[in-house]
Amino acid sequence: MSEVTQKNKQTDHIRVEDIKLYVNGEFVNAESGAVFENINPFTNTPINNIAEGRQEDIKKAVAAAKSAFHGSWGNMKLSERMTYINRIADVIDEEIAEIAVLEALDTGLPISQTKNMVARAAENFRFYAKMVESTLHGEAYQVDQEFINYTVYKPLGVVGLITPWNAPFMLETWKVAPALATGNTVVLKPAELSPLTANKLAEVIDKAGIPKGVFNVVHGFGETAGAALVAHPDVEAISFTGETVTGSTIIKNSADSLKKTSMELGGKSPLIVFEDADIERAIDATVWGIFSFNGERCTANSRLFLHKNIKDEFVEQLKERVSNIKIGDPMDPSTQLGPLIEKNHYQKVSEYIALAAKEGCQVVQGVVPEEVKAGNFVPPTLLLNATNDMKVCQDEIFGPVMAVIEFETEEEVIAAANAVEYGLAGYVWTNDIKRGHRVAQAVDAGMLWLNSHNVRDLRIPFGGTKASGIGREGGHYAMFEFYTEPKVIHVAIGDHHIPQFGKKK
Ligand SMILES: NC(=O)C1=CN([C@@H]2O[C@H](COP(=O)(O)OP(=O)(O)OC[C@H]3O[C@@H](n4cnc5c(N)ncnc54)[C@H](O)[C@@H]3O)[C@@H](O)[C@H]2O)C=CC1
Ligand SMILES: O=C(O)/C=C/C=C(\O)C(=O)O
Repeated sequence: MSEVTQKNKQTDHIRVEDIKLYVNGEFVNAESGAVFENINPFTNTPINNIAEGRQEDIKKAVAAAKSAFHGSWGNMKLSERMTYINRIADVIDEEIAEIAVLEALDTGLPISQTKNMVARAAENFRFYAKMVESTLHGEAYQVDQEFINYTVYKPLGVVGLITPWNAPFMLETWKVAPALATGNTVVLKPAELSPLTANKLAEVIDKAGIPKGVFNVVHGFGETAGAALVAHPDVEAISFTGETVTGSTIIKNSADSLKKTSMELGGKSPLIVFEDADIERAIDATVWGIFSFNGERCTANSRLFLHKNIKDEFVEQLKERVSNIKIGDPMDPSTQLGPLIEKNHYQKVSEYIALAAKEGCQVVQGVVPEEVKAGNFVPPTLLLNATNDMKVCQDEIFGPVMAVIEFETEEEVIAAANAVEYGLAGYVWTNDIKRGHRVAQAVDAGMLWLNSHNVRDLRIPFGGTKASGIGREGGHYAMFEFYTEPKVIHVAIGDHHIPQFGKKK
C-alpha cells in the first residue's frame, strides 16, 4: 500500500493491493474464488479486485464468530475487553492519514473531510469503551424479605452489521464499537462500492490483537452476501444503515429467523429559515449541510424553506457560494466537493436535475473544471422556485442538490416540512425562542438542530422516524436497546409459599 500516500494529489493510476475476506483472524480468498472490481470514482479506472463473499463465506464467518463468542471473547474479563477496544482506537489514530487517503480514493469524498471522519471513528471506540465500563449495569428490586430480583445485560451473540458507502469507515465503526464493547462478536458486510476502509478496519483490529473470530469482514453484494447474513439462523441481530427500500427487504427477510433489527435509513430533511434568523450563520450551515460529503448524506438538508421576506437575499448569497465551491481531486486538501460514488449514481442524480428543470425549477449550478471531467462530478446545484409536492422534493436524491421552497407562515412551513415520507433530521433557524421550540417540536424528525448544523453528541440517540428508520444508535440506546438484552434473575431470600400440587395432605 506504499503507493498510497497523502502526497498523492493525482488519484490517476493509484492501485491498491487486492483485498480478501477477513474470516476467523485470517485474510482469505472467497470460497468460490470470485472477485469483483473496485472502481475509482475520480477516474473511473480500477483500483483493485475484491474477494466476493457469498453464502458459504458468510457461513464460515458466522461459525467463527459463534465460536469466539462462546470462547475467548465471551469469557474475557470486562477490563481486558475494554483494553482491546481502546487499542483499536489507538491503532486508528496511528494510521489516520492512510485511512483518510483510502477513504477518499474509494468514495470520492474530499480528503479534508475523510480525515475528520476517521478521527470520529477512533472516538466511536473510545466513547463506547467508556460508556460500557461506566454505565452498562442492571437494576435490583427487593420484595420484602422474600426475593431480590435483579437484571444483568447480556450480549446477544453473533451480530450482523450491514453498512453503506457514503461515510463507510465512520458508519462501520459506529456499529462495530458498541457491538464489540458490549461483548458481541461481529460479521460485517460492508458496501460493495467502498471496500477499502472496511478491509483497513480488519487490518486495524487484527493489529490490535483481538482474538480470532471476534470480528469478521465478508465483502460482496447485498443480494448474496448481505442476504445470507440476514437469513443465517445463528445471527441474532442485524444492524443496517442504507436505503429505505433495502431496509424493508431486510426486515422481511429476517422474519423467518426472528431477528432483532435496527434500521438507519434515508432522509429528505428540511432546513427552515425564518426572517429573524442569523442569516450569515444560516447560510454557512445550509451550504455545509447539503454540499459536505459530496451531498451523499442521510442528514443532508436537501429541502431549504426560506421565508419570503429573506428569500431573495438568501438565494443571492447561495448562488455566490455555489459558484465558489472548490470542485476537484478528492486528494487535494483544498477540494470541497468530489465526484459521486459511481457512474450509476451520477446518472440517477443527473436525471433528477433534468426532471427538476422539466417540473419548472430554475437550475443554478457550479462549474465542473474541464480537467476532472472523467470523474462522476455533479456540481453543487440549487433547484430554485421548487414546490414541496415536486418529485425532486419528495425523493431522496443523495447528491449535492438542494431544492429551495418559499414560505410565508409558520403553519404552512411545518405542514410542508412534514409532507414527505421521511423523518430523519431537521434544522430550524430563528431568533424567536418560543417559535424555535414550537417548530422544532412540530417537525417530524428523529433529530432536530435549532440554530445549528449537524453537530454530533455521541450520547444522544441517532436515527429517524417514519421511513427514515426504526430504533436508534448512539449512547445508551445502542447499548441497552440493541446490542444487549436484559436477563432477570429472581433470588429467593426467604421461604415464600410454593403451591403444593399433588402432595398428599
Ligand atoms: N440514517 C442513517 O443513519 C444513514 C442512512 N444512510 C442511507 O444509506 C443510503 C445510501 O447507502 P447505500 O449503500 O446506497 O444503501 P443500500 O441500501 O443500497 O446498501 C446498503 C448496504 O446494504 C446491502 N444490501 C443491499 N441489498 C441487501 C439485501 N437484500 N440484503 C442484505 N443487504 C443488502 C448493500 O450491499 C450495502 O452493504 C441512503 O439512502 C442514505 O440515506 C446513509 C448514512 C446514514
Ligand atoms: O454521526 C453519525 O453517527 C452519522 C452521521 C451520518 C451522517 O451525518 C450522514 O450520512 O449524513
